[in-house]
Amino acid sequence: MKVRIFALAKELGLDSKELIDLASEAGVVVKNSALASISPEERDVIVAHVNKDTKAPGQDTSEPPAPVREKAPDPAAKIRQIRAMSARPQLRSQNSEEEVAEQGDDGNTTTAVETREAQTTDESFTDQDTSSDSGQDDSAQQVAESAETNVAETTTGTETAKSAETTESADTKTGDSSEAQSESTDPEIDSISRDDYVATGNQGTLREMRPRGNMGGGRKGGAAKNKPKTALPNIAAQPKFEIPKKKVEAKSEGVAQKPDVKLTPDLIAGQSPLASHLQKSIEQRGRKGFKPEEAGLAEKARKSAKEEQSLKRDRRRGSRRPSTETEGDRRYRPYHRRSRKRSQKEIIRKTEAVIEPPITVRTLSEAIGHPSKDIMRILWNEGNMVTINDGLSEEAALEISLELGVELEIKRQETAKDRLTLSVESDEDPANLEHRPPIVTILGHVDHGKTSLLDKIRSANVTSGEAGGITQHIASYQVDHNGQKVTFVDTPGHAAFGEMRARGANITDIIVLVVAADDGVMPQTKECISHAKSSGAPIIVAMNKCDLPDADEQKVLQDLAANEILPAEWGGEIEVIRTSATTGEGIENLLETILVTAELHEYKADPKRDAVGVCLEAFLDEGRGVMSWLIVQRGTMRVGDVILCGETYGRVRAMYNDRNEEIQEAPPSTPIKVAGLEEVPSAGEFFFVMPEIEEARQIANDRRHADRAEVLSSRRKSLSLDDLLSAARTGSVSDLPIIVKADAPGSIEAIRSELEKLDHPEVRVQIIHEAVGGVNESDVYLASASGAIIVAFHVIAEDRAEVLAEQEGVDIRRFRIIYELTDTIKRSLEGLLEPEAREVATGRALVLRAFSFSKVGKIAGCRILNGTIDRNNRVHVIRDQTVINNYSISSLRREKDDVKEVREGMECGIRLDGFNDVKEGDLLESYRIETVKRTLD
Ligand SMILES: Nc1nc2c(ncn2[C@@H]2O[C@H](COP(=O)(O)OP(=O)(O)OP(=O)(O)O)[C@@H](O)[C@H]2O)c(=O)[nH]1
Repeated sequence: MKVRIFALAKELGLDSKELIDLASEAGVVVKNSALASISPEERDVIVAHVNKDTKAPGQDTSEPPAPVREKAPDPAAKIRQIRAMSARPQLRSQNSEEEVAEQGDDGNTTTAVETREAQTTDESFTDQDTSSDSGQDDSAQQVAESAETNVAETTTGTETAKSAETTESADTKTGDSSEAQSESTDPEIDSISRDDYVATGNQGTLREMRPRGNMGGGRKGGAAKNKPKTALPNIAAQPKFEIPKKKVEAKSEGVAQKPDVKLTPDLIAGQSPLASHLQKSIEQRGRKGFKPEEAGLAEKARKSAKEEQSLKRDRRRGSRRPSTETEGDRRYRPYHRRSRKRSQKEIIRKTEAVIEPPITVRTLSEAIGHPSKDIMRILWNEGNMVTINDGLSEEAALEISLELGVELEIKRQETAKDRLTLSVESDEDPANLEHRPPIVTILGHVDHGKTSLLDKIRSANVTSGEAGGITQHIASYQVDHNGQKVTFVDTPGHAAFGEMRARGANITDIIVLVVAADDGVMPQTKECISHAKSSGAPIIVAMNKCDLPDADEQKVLQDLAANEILPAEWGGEIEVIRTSATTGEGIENLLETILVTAELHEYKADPKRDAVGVCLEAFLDEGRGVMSWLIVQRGTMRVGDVILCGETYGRVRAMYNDRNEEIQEAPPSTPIKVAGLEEVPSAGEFFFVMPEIEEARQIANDRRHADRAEVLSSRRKSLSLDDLLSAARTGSVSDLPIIVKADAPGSIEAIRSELEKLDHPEVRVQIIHEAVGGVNESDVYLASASGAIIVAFHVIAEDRAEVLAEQEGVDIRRFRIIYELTDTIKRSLEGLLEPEAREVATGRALVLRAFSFSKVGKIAGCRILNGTIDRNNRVHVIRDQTVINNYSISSLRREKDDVKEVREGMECGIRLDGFNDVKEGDLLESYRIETVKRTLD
C-alpha cells in the first residue's frame, strides 16, 4: 500500500519538507508535497537512509536499524547536550552516578533528572552570581537552557537508559569539566569560557536549534501548534470610517455685540431662577425619604436661595456690593462683568454629541441640540428634500453635525454578529476538544460534475432528480469512508447562486474545486477560486470528466496555474486529483486526500458545549412547518434545545439527518434538518443554542426591529432635485411590479440578484413583495391592487388564491428553473419598451419638370432613379443636398391614371401634400416607417 510523505514524516519524527529532501538524497523522486505518496520499497530506502544519517560516525553500521516509530536519537547531539550540562559546578558530577542508578528500573526518571538538574542549575547560578562576572551569568543560562532541552527529550524508558549511558560517557568526557566545575568555586579560576560548552564530540560543530519532526510537546512552538483553530465565520471586516475633522478657520474676533436677551437679576447673580423651586422639591423629597447623595444638592440649593435673598436685600438697600462679598471679593473689581460672562457660558451650544442608529432628522436634532430646520436647510442646500421623520445615513449625520460644529459619535449597539462571535469564542474548553469530521465544500462551474461526484461518493443519485439538471439549492451530506466521516456541502454552479457559493466557502474546512477536464477554468471556477482563497481553507482540485475523449489535462493545469492555483505536480501545493464521476476513477484517491488533509489540520470541536452552527437553507414544509437545514459546527444539538437563528427562534421539535432519519442529537460537523423554528430563517444566518426561550424571543425581536428600522431608513431615501428634474424631462419610467414567492430564502436571493441585472433606463423590475411559501390570497390582493404579476418559484398557489387570481385577472407564473424565470421576466420587460420607429428608404425620383395647375397646385414630373415609390410612402424633398422637409404623397399618376406604385426607370407625376414649391432638379426620396421591437440587450 502506498505511503503518504506526511504519514512517514510523522512516523520518523521529521518535518515533511525535511523528509522530501532526505528522500531525494536517498535517490527517491518524490513530489514536493506532504500529500505525495511513495511505494513501500521507496519507503524502505528512505527509512534506511534516514537511519544511516542518524547513526554516529564510527558506530557499527551492521547493527540492526532502530525501530522506525522511535525517534532515532543522535548520540553526538546527546553528548553535546550532556557536555553542555556538565558545564555546571561540581554538584553535577557528584550526582551523575546516583542519577544513573535512579534511572534504572522505572524507566521514567525525567522528573528526578529535571529536578536535580534544575537544582544544579540554580546552584550554578548562585555560585556564579556570587563569584563570576555577567558573562558567566550568560553562560550559566545557556547551560540551564541546554539542560532543560536535554531533559525534555528524555521521555521514554529507552531514551532514559540511553541518556544514562550518555551521561556516563559525558561524565567521563567531562571529567575535566567536573574538575573545572569544582574549580569554579575556586577563586583562582576566573571564568568559564564559551569553549567549555561547545561539544567535543566527533562533529565538533554546534547543532542547529530548529524544530524537528513533531515538536508538539515543546514549550513555545508546541503550544502554538496545539492551539485549536477557531472556525469562526469568515466575516468581512467593517470598513474603517474616520470622523472627518472640521477645518477650523481662524476667525477674526468680531465687534462685541450687545446681547438682545434681557438678563434677569437672577442670571446676573449667576443663579438659576429655579433655585428656590429646586430647594423646595429636594426638601419635599427629603421628607419622603432622604437620600445622602442629594444632600450636597440640597445644601447647594439652600445656599443659592440664601444668596438670592441677600442679593435682593442688598439691591433694596441700594448697595452696589452684596453683603456676602468678602474682603478678597471686594478687591476683585469687575463684579458685574464676571457674572455676565458666566451666564453667557451657560447658553453655549453642544460641541460633542452621541447618537445611536437608526438616525432621523428629529433624533439628530435632539442629539446635537440644533433645531431640525437647520438640518433640513443643510440638506435642502445639497438638493435633498427631507421631512423631520426621514432617515439619515450615518455619513450624512456626521457631515451635518460637522457643519453645525458638533463632533458626533455614533454609538452602535452590539450587533448580532458581535454576540455570535462572543458566543462562538466562549465556552470552548481545550480539554474537551475532540476530533470532528471535516466539512468539505464542493465548488465549481455549472455542469462540471459537482453533484455527480458527490452522488458517486454517496452512491446516491441526486443529479437525475434536479429540475433542469442544475443544482438550485445548497445541500449537505455526510459519508463514511473507511470508518471516518466526512461532511460534504454541495453548492450550485449557476451564475445566479453566487451568494450560496460564498456561503458554502465560508463554513468549510476544505474546498474541493471541481474543474471539468474538457472545459477548463470557467467564469464561476474563477469566482470559486476567489471564495476559496478568501476563506483560507485548503483547496483540493478534482479534475473531473477525465473519461471524456476531449479531456485536456495540460490545459486545465495551465488554467489553474494562471489563476494562482499551482498544482503539486508543478511544484505548487495544491493536489490535483483526476476523477470521473461516470467511471468512478479517482474517487478513492480524492477521499483519501481529503482525509489526509483533515488529519494534517486536526479539525477539533468541543462536543460538550451548546451547539453553534449555520443555516444553509430553510423551507416551509406543508406538514412539518418551517424546516431548516443546519450544520452544527461546535457543540451538540439535541431535540428540545432552544435555538436562535437570525431573526427567528424556536425549540427543536424534531431533528433529521441527511437521509431523513429522525435523530435525537447531532454532534459537531453534522448536517441536520430541524423542525421547530417559528419563522423561516434567512440562509447563511448563524444559529446558537440559548438557555431560555424567553431570551431567544427577546433577541430575535430586537433584531427584527433593528432590521426594520434600517430598511425603513434606507427606503425613505430622500428624493433629490436631480431625480425630480430628470423624471420630469424623460417622463415616467415603466416599472414591472412583481411579487416573488419561493421555496427558500436562498432562491429569493438568487432571483433578486438575477432580476437586478435586467437593467434598462426606461423599464425596470420592481419587486413589491417577496416571501417564502406558497401564493396566498393576500398576495393576490396585493398583485391586483398594484398591477403586479406573481412569480411562484418551486411553490404553488393555494386553491382559494388561484380562484381569486382568476376573478381579479392576476397572472401567477410558476417556474422550476431560474433561467426560465429570468427569460420570462426579460421578455415582459421588453414588452414594456416602446417599439422603435425606423425609416426604410424605398426609392428615389428626380424632378424633371414642375407643372403648375391653378386648381391642384404644383405637380412634379419625375423619373424613378432607383427602387420603387409607393402611394403610401412619405417623401423627403432634397434640394442642393439638403433635406427641406418630408411630406406624404397626395397623388401618384402615370399618364392620367392614379397608380399604387411606380418602379425604377418609369416616369410619373407626384403631388405632395402641403408642399407647393417643388422645383426642377429636386430629389424626392421615398421611405416607409417600420416599427421594430426593442430588446434589453
Ligand atoms: N462523461 C462524464 N460526464 C459527467 C461527469 N461528471 C458529470 N458528468 C455529467 O455532467 C452533467 C452535469 O453534471 P452535474 O453533476 O449536474 O454538474 P454540477 O456541477 O453539479 O452542476 P450544477 O450543480 O448545476 O452546477 C451531467 O449530465 C453529468 O452526467 C464525468 O466525470 N464524466
